[in-house]
Order: sequence, then structure tokens, then C-alpha cells
Amino acid sequence: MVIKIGSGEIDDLSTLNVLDEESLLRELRARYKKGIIYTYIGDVLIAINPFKQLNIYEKQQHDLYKYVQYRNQLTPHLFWVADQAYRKLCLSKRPQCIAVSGESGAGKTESTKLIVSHIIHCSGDAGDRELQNRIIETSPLLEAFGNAQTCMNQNSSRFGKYLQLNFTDTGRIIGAKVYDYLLEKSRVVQHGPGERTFHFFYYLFAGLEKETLEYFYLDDPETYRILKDPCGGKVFPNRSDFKHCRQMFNTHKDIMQRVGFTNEDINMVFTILSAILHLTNIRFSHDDETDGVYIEDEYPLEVVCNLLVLDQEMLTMALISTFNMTKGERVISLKNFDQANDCRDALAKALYERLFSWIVKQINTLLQPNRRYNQTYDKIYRTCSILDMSGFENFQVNSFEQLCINVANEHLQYYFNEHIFLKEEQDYRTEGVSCEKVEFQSNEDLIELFMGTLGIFALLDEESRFPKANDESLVQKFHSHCKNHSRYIKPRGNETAFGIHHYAGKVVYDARGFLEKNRDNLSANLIECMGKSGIELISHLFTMTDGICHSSDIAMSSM
Ligand SMILES: Nc1ncnc2c1ncn2[C@@H]1O[C@H](COP(=O)(O)OP(=O)(O)OP(=O)(O)O)[C@@H](O)[C@H]1O
Repeated sequence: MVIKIGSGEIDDLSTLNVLDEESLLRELRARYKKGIIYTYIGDVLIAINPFKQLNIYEKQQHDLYKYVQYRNQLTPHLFWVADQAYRKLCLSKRPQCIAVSGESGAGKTESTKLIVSHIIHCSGDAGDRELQNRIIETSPLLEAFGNAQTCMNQNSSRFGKYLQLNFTDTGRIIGAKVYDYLLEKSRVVQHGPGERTFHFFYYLFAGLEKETLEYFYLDDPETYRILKDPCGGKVFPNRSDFKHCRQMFNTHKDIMQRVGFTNEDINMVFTILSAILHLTNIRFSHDDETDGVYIEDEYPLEVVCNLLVLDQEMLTMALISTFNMTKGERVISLKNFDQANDCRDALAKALYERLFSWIVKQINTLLQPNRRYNQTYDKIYRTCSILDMSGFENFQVNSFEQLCINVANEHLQYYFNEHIFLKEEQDYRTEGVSCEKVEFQSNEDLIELFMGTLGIFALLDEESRFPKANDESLVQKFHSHCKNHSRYIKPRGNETAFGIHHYAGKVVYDARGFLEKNRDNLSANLIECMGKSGIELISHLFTMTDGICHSSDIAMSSM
């Protein structure tokens, strides 16, 4: 029987004779109208966000999709993907990975959590229940610190996550590890209209009791620069939002305690968040006498020093001046207004990034396989991982963050081309099976355009080293080196714009702020000042490496 395209009855789109965009969309739309959100296309599962609770994730469905014999006997489901990965892990003993991709708000994070819950369900009741709960609870905890409200999604992940689940050779879950990457730390100091900075800042004001707020020197939330709405709206637009944040504060504080954070750890988190709020309130004025800057109001500076146990004079000097070593001597130069502002914001971003990495690290310590497994760890552990990464982005204004996300997606597409098309073709050939050559557009040239020795990132790094460079000179550099590349676009009449024909479409980038974001300057005297903090953790966070003490070994880059 031939099933008509658009009937909403085709569970696997790869069985269609005509595989063009229009047919795919027609069928997906028809299925969605029938309330079917999942559809296969070969080994890939397409999920369409229902934006409402469906009762398809109950225990009954977990049981139904456990050890599925024949996929076509059941309606397509996310649990089938999870079940397949788990079964292949147990049977082949080879590491498995599920990549979840899609645009912001598509439902990646929710899908990831559902996948994890099903794998945990499959891995059996005999497992360590406490560990299983801890693994499930770490996701919302990371969301509290790594997610924020954006125009696309009230709870948008502003970092990429790679969650590795570890199993014994009999398929019992014994631990997990989170790798974080591409945290959008620029959001700490800046966010667009209708958006917010990271959730926990708001939870803090709504959740802490009055005396505790005073203990952290926290006042009316409207007085903090980084919380302010650029359009003048209230930090908490209404009572119900405040109540929601209060509830989230209590929930996350409980989770932190349950997963094993000590009271001291939790207090440290609140201290660092409070310090960031005060630090970003420091304002500078031009000093006519020295041609440098001075700090307008000492109060926020004093509070930062109290909270982080820093030497006030040293922090002041580190914020308003910089030093170079010339012939073995320190030569101090004063910062101008913009440099001092950038330096203060760079410190706030660094503090948040290091705090986030530390939280991930603590979580990983709490999730790691216990010593019994660790001793023979290499021999016995099997891994099944879930990659939750932002999909391709093309906004009205595309900045450095979009460039990094889109390049990460180019890499994923490249991997997909290599493994799905080329490798399958090779396998067929090795087995002597004849197959038609699959036509696809390679994006190898794009990877070269970004990552090559004279590629966009190398040019950006080179320009970032010139003190006199600016965003216009950077774009000029891109133009002169890349203008002949077929994927590169040189727009007319805009000094800071350049465009790229990505695999998913054309994107024009606005290079304003690229150099500052890429330099991400934390001057040596700031690092030295933080390294001398009277709080061991702060000093540790700034002395582990000069730069980022990432929790992850595979951190790709950070914004
Ligand atoms: N399977 C689902 N069932 C019901 N609602 C869902 C489902 N998936 C997603 N949603 C809804 O869509 C919202 C956005 O989903 P989610 O946060 O997972 O998107 P995302 O792709 O991770 O976005 P971002 O890239 O911005 O982090 C969720 O808060 C939830 O309300």
C-alpha cells in the first residue's frame, strides 16, 4: 500500500520516493496536526516542539520502549533513540553518542533530559538510585547558572553541554561527567531588550531573606547595572515573576544540598554572585590631571574587596592601570575610560566563568564513579554521551557568539558528512555491495576558511595582538585575505560587516566587539590581585592557569 505524502502516516521519511524539502515539511506538518511530534528519517529522529505537556513520557512509555525489537511496531519516539544507544552500548561495547541539535527553543534541553531519564530507566533498577537521581538533578542545576531568558526562549541554554554517562560492562550506570563549553559569558555584563542575564542573579534577590541580602550588601535589584532592562522595564516585571524566582531559588538550593554541595560551597556561590553585582556597578571618570581615570564612588569597590577578601589598593590599581615589564622593571601605564570599563567587565565575566566551571567541577566530583570502579576504570567503563548544542543561528545582528556557535555547527555538519555519507559508502564498498553515490555539499572549504593557518580565527587572533587594532581594521584584514574565497561575502557600505555562506545559509556578521571579546583581557595585575585573595577558592580559581580553569578537558572555546 502506498501512503500519500501529507497524510501524516509516514513514520520514516527516508522511505519516501521524493525527498525534497516541500514533501518533508508537508508530512511533518500533517503529523504535527495529528499530535505526532516525532518522525524518523533513517537513523535520525526529528522532534517538533509541542509547547504543551504530552502524556507520552510516563513509566508506561519507558517500559514500552525498553528493548524495542522492531522499531516499526511502535510510534516514533525519543525513547527509541535512547533505547538504541543503550542497547548498542551493551551489545557492541563501543561508546555511543547522541547529538541533539536545533535552533534556540526547539526543545534540545528538554529532549536531552528525557533521553537521560530513559537511559537511566533502561540501565536497570539494580543501579544506584541515589546516583541516578543526582544525574537527573544536575541538569536543572546547570540551567540555573548557565541559562537565561532570551527573546527566543524563557529558559535558553547559554552554554553547550556534553554529558557522558558511564556504565559497567554489564550496562549498569556507575557515574557521569559533564563537559561544558561556549558559555556565553558576555551575557553577564550585557543583554538585549526583553532578555536577561543568567537566572541565578534573579533567584538570589527573590530567594534570600532580608538579613542575608544585607550580609551580601545587596540592596534594591533595580540599582544593579547588569540586571537592568535596556528598555527601562522593571527587573521583576510582576509579582508572579518574583514568586517564580523565589520558588526556583528554594528548589535549586535544595538540589545543591541534595547533590552534595556543602553550606560553605553554597555560601561561596552567593558571595561570588554578589561580588559580580557590586563589581559591575563600579563607575569610572576621566582624570584631567593624570589623563587616566579614577573610581567615582568607592562603595562598590569596598564591598567587592570585603566579599572577596582583596586588597583594596591593589584592586584599584589593577582596575585603573596596567603594567609591562621593560628591562626587568615594571612600567605602569594608566588606562583610559574605555579600557577601565572593559577591564572591570572582563573581571566580572572571568569571575562568572570560573564560578560556572567550578560548579561543573563540583558536580563532576559528585557524579564520578566511586573508587571501586575507578581502580579498574579504564578497563570496565562504557560510555554513552549526549551532546546538547545550540543549532545554527542567524539573527538580525550576529556577533562573535553567533560566529562561534555557527562554526561549531559547521564542525558537526562536517562530521555528519564524513560519517553518515562517506563512511557508509565505504562500508558498502568494502562489503562489495553496490550503492549509488550520495550527492552532498561538502563544507570542508568552510572549515578551512575558519580554521586554516590564514583563516578567520587566525586573523582574529593576530589582530587581537595589535594594541592599535580596531574592529574596522579587523574586517579589512578579513576582506584582504578572504575576499576570493567562494564562501566569503564582502558587503558594501558597512565597515564592520562581513558575510559567510554557511552550509545552512548566508549570515552577515557584525564585527563590532569581536576584538574585545576575543582578547578577553584580564591584565596580569588583575590576575595577581585575585590570586592574592584571602579566600582560598578565589585565589585558586585565578592561579590554576592564567586563563580559564575549565572543568572540561574538551572545552573548545569560550565567549
Ligand atoms: N517534549 C516537550 N514537551 C513539552 N514541551 C516542550 C518539549 N520540548 C520543549 N518544550 C517546551 O519548549 C521550551 C523550550 O525548550 P528547550 O529549552 O529544551 O529548547 P532548546 O532547544 O534547548 O533552546 P535553547 O537553545 O535556547 O537552549 C521548554 O521550556 C518547554 O516549555
